[in-house]
Amino acid sequence: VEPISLGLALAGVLTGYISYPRLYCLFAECCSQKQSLSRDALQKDLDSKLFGQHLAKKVILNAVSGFISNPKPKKPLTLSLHGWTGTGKNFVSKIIAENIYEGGLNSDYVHLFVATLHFPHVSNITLYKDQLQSWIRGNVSACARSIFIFDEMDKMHAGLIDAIKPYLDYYDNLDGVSYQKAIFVFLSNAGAERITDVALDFWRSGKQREEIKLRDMEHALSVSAFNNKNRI
Ligand SMILES: Nc1ncnc2c1ncn2[C@@H]1O[C@H](COP(=O)(O)OP(=O)(O)OP(=O)(O)O)[C@@H](O)[C@H]1O
Repeated sequence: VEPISLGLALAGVLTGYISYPRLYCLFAECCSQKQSLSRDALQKDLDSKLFGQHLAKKVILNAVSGFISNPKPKKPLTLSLHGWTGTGKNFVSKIIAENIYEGGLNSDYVHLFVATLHFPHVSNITLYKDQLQSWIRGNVSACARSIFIFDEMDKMHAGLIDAIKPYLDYYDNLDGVSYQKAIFVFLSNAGAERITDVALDFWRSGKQREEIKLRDMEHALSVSAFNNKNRI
């Protein structure tokens, strides 16, 4: 084979590879890689890995699979997971991330923030606010289906929480960027005492843990989260 023909053939293949996104995405991670998440796979993962969290399982399965299958969501998906330390909040975030992006938490499209690690100094709030907003804006511009996980929300400064709020609303776009396909997951210990109290009351009255309904938790949780000094 002549070198010139071989060169042209290789260039043709490369151009096709780069310009045909589905082919490219077979070999590299893509933002659009898993636009259609498998509800069955997520359910299987939750059932086989996450224990004792029947409420979280049900809500997360419906919310995440419903959201991903909606081609035009009106607002981003916002999940707020509450509970004591070691109850599986980070664990379940990892499961969600892995079901949307193969790289899970290591994906370029998944961003994890830990309040005490990334935003430790109250005196730098203005700087953090600007940095966080431009990080969210930049990443959602590059990939609409970006996932942002905020750990230790109960320790996050109220000013920073306010900086995230605009992105969670029903805006078609904010300064030319649409956030409607993004996913925000907030993890918090706020309300943990009340969750434990409700579970303990059920146990004392001889009921099964699985009998606890979301409405049994909702009121206790909203009051307790509102009373948290950062209002989350
Ligand atoms: N409900 C659960 N089912 C199965 N494994 C669990 C569960 N909860 C916790 N684990 C295990 O414990 C580990 C620690 O839990 P995880 O980090 O998710 O807790 P957390 O709720 O995020 O705690 P923190 O509030 O301290 O951040 C997980 O990586 C997982 O292996």
